[in-house]
Amino acid sequence: MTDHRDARDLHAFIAGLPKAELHVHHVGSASPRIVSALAARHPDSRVPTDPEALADYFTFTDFAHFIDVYLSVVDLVRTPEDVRLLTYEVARDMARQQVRYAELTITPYSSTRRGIDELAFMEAIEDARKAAEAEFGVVLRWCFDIPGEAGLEAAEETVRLATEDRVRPEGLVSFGLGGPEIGVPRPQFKPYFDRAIAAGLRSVPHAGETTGPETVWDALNDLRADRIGHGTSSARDPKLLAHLAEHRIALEVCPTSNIATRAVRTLDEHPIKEFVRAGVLVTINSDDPPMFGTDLNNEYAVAARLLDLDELGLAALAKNAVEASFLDPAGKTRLAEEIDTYATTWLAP
Ligand SMILES: O=C(O)c1cccc(C(=O)CC[C@H]2O[C@@H](n3cnc4c(=O)[nH]cnc43)[C@H](O)[C@@H]2O)c1
Ligand SMILES: [Zn+2]
Repeated sequence: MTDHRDARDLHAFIAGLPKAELHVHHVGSASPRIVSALAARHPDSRVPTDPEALADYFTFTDFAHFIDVYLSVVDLVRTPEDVRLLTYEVARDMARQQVRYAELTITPYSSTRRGIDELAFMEAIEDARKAAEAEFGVVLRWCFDIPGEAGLEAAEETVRLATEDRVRPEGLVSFGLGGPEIGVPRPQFKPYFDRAIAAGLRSVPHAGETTGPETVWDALNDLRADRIGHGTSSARDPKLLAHLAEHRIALEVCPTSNIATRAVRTLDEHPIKEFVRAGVLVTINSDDPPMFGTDLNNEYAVAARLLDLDELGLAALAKNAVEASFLDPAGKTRLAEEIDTYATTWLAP
């Protein structure tokens, strides 16, 4: 990229680029508009609604502080109607960014433990999923994640909700593990991932976000990860990078998130370049966009700068997400073709 005009063109290209997102959290996607709507329903909440105060509230000192704030937003989602509103409005925000397909990470344990009926919860997300596809053209799929710090009781509840025929929602495709990593060893969750995988779900734990490459190895060996959430510290282990590249195990990279939670000091120190150099399948994601003052389009712009990408490079990055997604083969072909057609048309003289 050589001058400001090029940068502007690239932003416009990104804005219209059809995209898939693989690492984005349900509650973490609540925009100030959604937070205000929820807070109006529950005025006793400690979450501010004024956008300026909210931006301050969403400034984190470290990962633990981020989780504390995250859980205060979880507390705003108290009824099945709140769940439906959140899910439907998140899809609307995705559609505005030309997101065609998203695997949304949901933590059902946090909602059922706070008293939302499990069947009503599933009905709310499914109802929103169908409406989002029909009205916004966004295909949503679910990843249910264990909040690791909440322990094995949370793991048991999450795997039950993900595998019991009576409860399991139609849009569920994968099983994850989130929350803090420090003091929460991955191997203890092996039996729960084994059950989820046996029920046909794919494995997508967070690993190597705030701990070292050994956590990523644990996620691969014990949790049989199909993709890795973040995987940032993989850059410190060349053998691990080679393994990820050889087995086409994608990293769900979320650059701005890593800065906001202070997992990485600055964007220029982000290891995304090392991942690409090692041949790892890199996907670009927004994680908890409003909380980190970002959105998926901005993450693509960040990636373009860090990787020095032009339009074709950005289209290739968007296609990485399609390849690493859990879409069916026909859906993957369709979306990859849509990306190619968009790029070709944009670049035509
Ligand atoms: O809900 C509870 O009762 C509860 C009790 C103890 C601990 C927890 C959690 O740790 C919830 C964590 C929550 O954070 C989500 N999340 C969002 N972004 C990220 C991320 O970048 N890295 C890890 N976790 C993240 C995660 O999905 C959990 O829902 C909850
Ligand atoms: Zn995450």
